[in-house]
Amino acid sequence: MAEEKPAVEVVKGVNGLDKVVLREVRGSSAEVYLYGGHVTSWKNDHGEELLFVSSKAIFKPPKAIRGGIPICFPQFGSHGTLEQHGFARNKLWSIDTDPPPFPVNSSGKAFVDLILKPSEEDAKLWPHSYEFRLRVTLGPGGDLMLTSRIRNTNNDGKAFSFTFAYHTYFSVSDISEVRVEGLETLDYLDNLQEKERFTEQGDAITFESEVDKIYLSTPSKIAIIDHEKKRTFVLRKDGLPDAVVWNPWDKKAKAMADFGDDEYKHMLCIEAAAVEKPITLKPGEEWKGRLELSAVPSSYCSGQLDPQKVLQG
Ligand SMILES: O=P(O)(O)OC[C@H]1O[C@H](O)[C@H](O)[C@@H](O)[C@@H]1O
Repeated sequence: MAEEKPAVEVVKGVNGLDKVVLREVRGSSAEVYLYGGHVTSWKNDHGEELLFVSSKAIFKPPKAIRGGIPICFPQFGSHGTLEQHGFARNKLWSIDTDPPPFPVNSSGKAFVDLILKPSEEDAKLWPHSYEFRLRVTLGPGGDLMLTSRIRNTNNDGKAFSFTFAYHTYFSVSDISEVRVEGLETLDYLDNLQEKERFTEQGDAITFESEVDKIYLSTPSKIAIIDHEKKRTFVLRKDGLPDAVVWNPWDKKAKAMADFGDDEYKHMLCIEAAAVEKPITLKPGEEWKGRLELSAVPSSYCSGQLDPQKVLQG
């Protein structure tokens, strides 16, 4: 029998949109829609879905898919003059068949390279020439890695600036049973209080109402501990100093057409981001932003786990 290898396949997804399916030999998988360069599924080797996608998500341009990992570029949120979260999440990306070499060797792993370049229409809104390359890789142990490389290809000598986020929606058993470690004592901007700056207290973060905060200059490692599922997500990031934490809670959930009324209980967005200090690139310069996600079983009972072990281990 032929040796089993990681597989990469392009198939039709919801509404006939193209999606790339990555499969690893031990059974983990991931799916990436070309629409938005958007990861919509990440499953462990037991076939359990680790990302949240709304049952009401609209897989139809120009609406971004509600859930998974939308890419916010060249603007995060309303921090600028462009549409909310920029335009990358509602553009059709292409498969990049000949990407420039990566310093990291992806051989033996399932991965796909996507590329986004501006259309004439985009250039009217954001008058810059760029190449945005996204590599999505599934590691043999089921880890999911996203690497973005954004290059300024302006030939008018102009620099450009942007803000960015991997707007990751994690699937959780029950939001009130979840805690986030790694953001204690940090400064944050509160989107619910006109982006005013506050300092977080010393305890791990738990959830009992709407939250929409941008934690500034965070450590590169953040853990989401799902008490009920006995699962810990570990998020590692590079080139992305900030981390956005969002849960719409009941009222905002009801106000969103593409989100179920009770779905806020089963999701949490922790978004590796560069928001406070925009990235500036001169012509010919390239920026890189990396996100690595892993999901590990945790036999966590309140007070048993040393948070430092999760964050440093
Ligand atoms: O509804 P969307 O445009 O996808 O945005 C969803 C959310 O994204 C981020 O987390 C922002 O901080 C929130 O303010 C926003 O509500």
